[in-house]
Amino acid sequence: MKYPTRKKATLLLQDGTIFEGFSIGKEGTSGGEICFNTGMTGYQEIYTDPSYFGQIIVNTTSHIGNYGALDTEVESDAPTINGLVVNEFSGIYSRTSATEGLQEFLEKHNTVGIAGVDTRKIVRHIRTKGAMNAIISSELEDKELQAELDKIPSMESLELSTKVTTKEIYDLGEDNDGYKVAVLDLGIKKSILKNLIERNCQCRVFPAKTSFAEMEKWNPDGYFISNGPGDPAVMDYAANTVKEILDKDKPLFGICMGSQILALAVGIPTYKMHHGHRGLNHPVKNLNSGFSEVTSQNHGFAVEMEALKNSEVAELTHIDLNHNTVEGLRLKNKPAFAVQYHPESSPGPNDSKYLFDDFIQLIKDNK
Ligand SMILES: NC(=O)CC[C@H](N)C(=O)O
Repeated sequence: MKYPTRKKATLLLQDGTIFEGFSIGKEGTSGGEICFNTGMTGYQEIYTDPSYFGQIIVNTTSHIGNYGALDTEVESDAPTINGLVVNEFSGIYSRTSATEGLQEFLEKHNTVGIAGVDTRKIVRHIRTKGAMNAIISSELEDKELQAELDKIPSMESLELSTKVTTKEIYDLGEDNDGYKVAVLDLGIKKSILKNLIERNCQCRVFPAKTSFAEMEKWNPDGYFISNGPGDPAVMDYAANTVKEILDKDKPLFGICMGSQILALAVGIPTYKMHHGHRGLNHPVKNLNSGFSEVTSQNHGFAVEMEALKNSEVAELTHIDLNHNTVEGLRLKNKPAFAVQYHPESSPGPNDSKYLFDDFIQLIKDNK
C-alpha cells in the first residue's frame, strides 16, 4: 500500500482557468474534454467505461479511492479515460476483497490525475460555461501546457469508436438453444454483454466497421448496437449498417451511442449538449408504462427532440425528467428500440434491466 505521490500538478481549462493540486496515478501530462460524473460509487467502472475515451473525468463525490480497486470491477480491460480530477484522494483503502489501491491501479494503467482541487468549483464552472477541453500535468510549465492543450481536438465531430472497438471478432456465452445476438462494438461495456449472456444469449462481438453482410453470415436472431465514445454525427459507417439491419426487419436494441446511431439511421439528427448527463441518479420517465426510473447516464450528445417528435418512422419512449431530453426511442413499424441511458447500470441502479428482457421478447416475437 502506498500513499499518492505529492508532486505538484496543474489542471488548465481551455478558457484559461487554472487549478493547482497534486499528482495522482501516473505522473505526466494528459488532456481531453473535461466532464463530471456525479455518482457516489463505482469509480472503477466509470474509469474503464470506453465511452469516456478522450475525456477527463471529474468525480463530484469528494472522497475517491477509499475502497481500492478490484480486478473484476471493470467495464473494459483497462481505464479508458484521458485523465482524472478528484478532491480528496485516498491511497489507503479498506476492503478486504480489493486487489490493490486506486493509486497502484491508475499508475499501472498509465492514467494521469490530479487531486486536492476544488471539484465543486470546477463543476460549477463547467455547468456554467459548458463542455470544454482541459489538460492535467505534473511536468509542464504553464506556457508549454497551453501549447499542448491547443493540440487537443474538440469532441464535436470526433470519431472515436474505431479507437476502442475490438480488433478481432470474439464469442461470448454458450452455443445453446438460446438467442444469437450480433453485437456491433462501438466501445462496449462488459456488463452489457453480461446482461445479454444471463438471458441465454450467445453473443458474437464485431469490430465497429463490420458490414451488415459480414454479421448476417452468422445468421443472428438479433442485433445489438453498443455504447461508445465520440460524436455519433460523424459515424456514417455505423448508421449505414443500422439502416441495412432495419431494411431486413431484424430485431435491434441499442444503448447510448446505439440509440443515437438508430436515430441517425432514420434521419433524426443528434447534437452536442451543453455539458451532458453523467451520473447514477438521473430520473427518466417511461412514456409507455408511465413509471419513472432512476437511471445511470453518460452522454454528451443527444437525439434532437423536435425531429423525433416530427418523425413519421420513430417515436419517443423515454424522457429525461431533469431536462426533457430524449432518453429512448423506438421505430413504429420495425422491431427496433434503444435507450440513451444505461440499463446495465454498473455503476448505477437496476430499475431499467427490464429493457434486456424486452429485447429478448422482441427476438422471440420475430423468430
Ligand atoms: N455512453 C455512450 O455511449 C456515449 C455516447 C456519446 N459518445 C455521447 O457522449 O453522447
